Amino acid sequence: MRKPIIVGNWKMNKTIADTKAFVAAVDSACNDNADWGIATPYLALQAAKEGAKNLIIAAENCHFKDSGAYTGEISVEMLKEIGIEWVILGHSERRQYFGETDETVNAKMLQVLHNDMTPIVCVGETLEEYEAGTTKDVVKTQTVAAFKDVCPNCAGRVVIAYEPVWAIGTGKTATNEIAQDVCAYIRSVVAELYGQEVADKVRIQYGGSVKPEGLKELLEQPDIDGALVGGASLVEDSYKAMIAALD
Ligand SMILES: O=C[C@H](O)COP(=O)(O)O
Repeated sequence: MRKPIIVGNWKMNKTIADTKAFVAAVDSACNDNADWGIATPYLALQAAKEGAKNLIIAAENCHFKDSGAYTGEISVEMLKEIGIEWVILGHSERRQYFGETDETVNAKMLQVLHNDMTPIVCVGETLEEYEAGTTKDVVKTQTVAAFKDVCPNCAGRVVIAYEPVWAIGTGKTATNEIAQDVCAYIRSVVAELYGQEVADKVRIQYGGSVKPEGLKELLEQPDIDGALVGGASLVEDSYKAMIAALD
């Protein structure tokens, strides 16, 4: 039985002060029916971590090298120093705007896993790819590339987020049937790589315009184990409504 995992991805939103206020308001409302988390900009991570007893606090990215001449980057050692153990990798916005590739996502996966941290690795097709009917080819390519050289022991603790790019921040959600179909397919790809036992351990989230009112039904889909939530995770009441939806 996989425990649901709901993570808010704040993207480039909220100051340190906003973060402290949000964590103070939301952390104690978390229940045991899911793992609840937020991914914040780097600057707010320490404040979030200090205020959180229940919320998982995740970074939105990291670098794949230990240290060195990489201006503007953050290493996993820096994240671990402030107690951060979760990192989102390969979000479509990083792929689209910052040159993230399947190869860099894989390098980051290996770096995060080798440092005993947990990656939430994002895969998903663009609108063009969706309309061309190539969704499954795209998510397979991205998933296989992300897991290259990942050992079976590590693979089981990876969280995968399926986020169709056309559903991110657009108000368009994939239907639960489409999301389930693609998430089941992603699990079958993991099973091809590592066997069914590992595939059954991997938690797969859906992301793309998730709202509190649709969350319960989304999680009733057999291969959807959580959600990566953008806009609806930014507002305290909306985040609490997601928690209440799983009460
Ligand atoms: O990482 C989260 C996703 O990009 C979804 O964002 P959204 O819920 O605002 O569509």
